[in-house]
Amino acid sequence: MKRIETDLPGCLVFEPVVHEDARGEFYESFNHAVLAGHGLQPRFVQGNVSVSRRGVLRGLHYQWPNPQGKYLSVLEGEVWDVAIDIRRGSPHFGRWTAVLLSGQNRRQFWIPEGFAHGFVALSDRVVFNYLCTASYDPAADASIRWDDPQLAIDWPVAAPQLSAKDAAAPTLADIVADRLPLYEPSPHALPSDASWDRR
Ligand SMILES: Cc1cn([C@H]2C[C@H](O)[C@@H](COP(=O)(O)OP(=O)(O)O[C@H]3O[C@H](C)C(=O)[C@H](O)[C@H]3O)O2)c(=O)[nH]c1=O
Repeated sequence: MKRIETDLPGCLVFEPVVHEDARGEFYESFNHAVLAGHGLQPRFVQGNVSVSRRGVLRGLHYQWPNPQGKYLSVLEGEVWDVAIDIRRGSPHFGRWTAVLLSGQNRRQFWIPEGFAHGFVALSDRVVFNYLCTASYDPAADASIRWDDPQLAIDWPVAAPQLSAKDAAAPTLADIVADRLPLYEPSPHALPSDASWDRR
């Protein structure tokens, strides 16, 4: 598993080893021991799949309380995927990073608790697959405008298709502080001296 740093601390990309043979291919979509070797020990409690057409944008979403760490990948198609640090007190508050995830690059994207997340579909059909470290809590489900001028996210699609919820989302500046996640060390970060299988 190759680790790729992003320009937003805490958000990491992993590229699995792909085993190809005459039948096709095999790769691990998640491996606890491998992530532990990179200092992460996420405990996933829910898996989600969404299917989107080209131009659909889902986001920007987060949960607070009950924030969700997410481990994201694309099984079919391609997305431009964005994570934003919205944790009150974070030195990186309001900063975002973007990663191209596709069935072709098989990249897996870890976004810690307290970040907002969204993606836009760049192919005719996208099958988006992800694991979450907390269960869905409709009462804690929250959104931020995809085109928030303060965030100035450089989306590659000018007029995406949005859900009514996302079209009506507030800007970050309009969200009262106690509705934003608190900056706290990820519960899944291992002590730096943890000796784990470092495959
Ligand atoms: C998230 C979720 C939704 N639902 C139900 C609620 C609605 O009836 C329907 C669609 O929900 P929503 O429009 O919130 O789905 P997305 O726009 O794909 O939301 C997700 O998109 C962004 C990219 C995320 O990172 C979040 O995981 C999540 O917010 O599924 C569930 O039953 N369980 C769930 O965990």
